[in-house]
Amino acid sequence: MSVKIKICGLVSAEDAVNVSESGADMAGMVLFFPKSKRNVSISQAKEIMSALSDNVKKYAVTVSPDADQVREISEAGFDILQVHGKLSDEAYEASAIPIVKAFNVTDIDMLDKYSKLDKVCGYVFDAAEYGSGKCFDWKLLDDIPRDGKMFILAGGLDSENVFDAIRRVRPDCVDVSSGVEKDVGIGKDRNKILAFVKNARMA
Ligand SMILES: O=C(O)c1ccccc1NCC(=O)[C@H](O)[C@H](O)COP(=O)(O)O
Repeated sequence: MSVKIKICGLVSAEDAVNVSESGADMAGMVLFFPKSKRNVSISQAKEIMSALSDNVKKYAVTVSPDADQVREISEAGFDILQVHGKLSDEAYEASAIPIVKAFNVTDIDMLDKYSKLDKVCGYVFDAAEYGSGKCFDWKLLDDIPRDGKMFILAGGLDSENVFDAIRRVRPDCVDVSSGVEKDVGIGKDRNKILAFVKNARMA
């Protein structure tokens, strides 16, 4: 089966149209994390989602969300909750949608804990700093068991390295933000998205 493609950090309806037209499979929006230049409000996220094709899965990207935030996300029309940092028991219980747990290098050894949770449908393996555009050592993923949950590779991917990344790591999905951006937080570049999707599909 061909690798899925996720474009993360959308900030506008224009980004959504470019992602939909590229044939990418998933799109992510950063929520409840004002430190990020890509952070959007729930109402902005709803506008962005309404400009996405129905067949693009919509991810709410969060850092240690609380239960109220998770409820708001579940009710806003997202398909998947992506959690970096801590996933509290309350947040887990509050989620009405499947969860993808993100790991930022130093916490990869916690994977075992999440593999047992029914609502956790996959993992994102990302660099140490959220959305930094930096790669990490893919050797760290060599011993991660494939347990049937979605295995998503992120962190510093772009059109130049995505082909090698897929051949080397064999993920179910590749995830990119900085590598297809005009500049941090100001939106995605249509041509960079198209080049990324083309090179990922060739792998
Ligand atoms: O992008 C952010 O600012 C961000 C903020 C809070 C949590 C996660 C965030 N980004 C995660 C991602 O967008 C992805 O995992 C991503 O595709 C990897 O980012 P990049 O290295 O920039 O491609």
